[in-house]
Amino acid sequence: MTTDTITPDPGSPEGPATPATGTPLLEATDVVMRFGGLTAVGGVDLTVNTGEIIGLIGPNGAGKTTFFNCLTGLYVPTEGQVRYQGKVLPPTPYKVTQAGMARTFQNIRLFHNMTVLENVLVGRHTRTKEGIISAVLRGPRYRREEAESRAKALELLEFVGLAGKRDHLARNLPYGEQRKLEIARAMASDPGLLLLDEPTAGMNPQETRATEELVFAIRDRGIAVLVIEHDMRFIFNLCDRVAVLVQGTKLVEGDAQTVQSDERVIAAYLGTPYEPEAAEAAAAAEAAEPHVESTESTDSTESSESTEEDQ
Ligand SMILES: Nc1ncnc2c1ncn2[C@@H]1O[C@H](COP(=O)(O)OP(=O)(O)OP(=O)(O)O)[C@@H](O)[C@H]1O
Repeated sequence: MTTDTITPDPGSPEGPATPATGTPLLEATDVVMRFGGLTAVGGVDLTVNTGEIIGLIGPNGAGKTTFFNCLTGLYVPTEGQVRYQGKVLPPTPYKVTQAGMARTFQNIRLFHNMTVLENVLVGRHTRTKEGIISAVLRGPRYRREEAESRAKALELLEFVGLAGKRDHLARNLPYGEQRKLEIARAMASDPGLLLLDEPTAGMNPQETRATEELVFAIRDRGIAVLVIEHDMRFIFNLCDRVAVLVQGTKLVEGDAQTVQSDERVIAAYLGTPYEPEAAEAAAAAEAAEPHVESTESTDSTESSESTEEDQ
């Protein structure tokens, strides 16, 4: 996988056109989200430019997922505005995905009784144009579109390393592969910006390293990435900029060096200064331990099947 060059993808003919590298893609302005008397997000600004990988970190309950939900139409912000490629986003997950932003969830949401390939095909539905009548009649245009979607889905499974498991039921995949499948499904909508909510949660060190490489490879395909993570090594290795949320407000935003050494970030979140050498040594020691494939399954109390609204 190439990790040092940014090569904007020419884009799918059906997908939204991605502008030149370095231009604003997502612009969130003064986003506020209140739940009754609780202000979960208290006026957050964030810009993601094309070609960037941006990290969003902060303590538990800081408002990171709530902010993601405001960006992706799951919540209608109490105040503020979210623009994508200069246009105000409609507060509907389906329309946000159609506009070019796709996401994964902290608690994996797959169609567990569908195959791996079928899960990715579901992710194509914002890009298919054929209506219900055409689908019932299975006319030539429908069949052409279906073949294109299948080719795209297979290419994405190859990209995330799941091509060999395309006919497996999603529920039978180990946990780390379910996370990869969620990423492939999100990418099936041809996004210009991918939002990842804790993509390495529950992964072992080898899976985490592989996910790091995968995120670089996604960026190299011309897709910008906004990622929430608690694994600081992952964040500081990957991100061009990192924003730190604490109690619903943005404490600091900057490059890895700036954020790591900020006294306020150390006090409110990191606890001790982040030391790359120590993190590398700890990761190397962990990696040297026998590899145990994570098979943790999805929390059964969570809705295990996504709905169209969630896409
Ligand atoms: N639907 C909701 N109704 C009421 N309160 C909510 C709702 N969603 C989130 N909250 C509250 O908003 C605050 C921010 O939660 P959020 O899940 O966004 O934090 P987070 O930074 O993503 O945390 P974590 O790192 O643990 O995932 C918390 O106090 C949470 O209890």
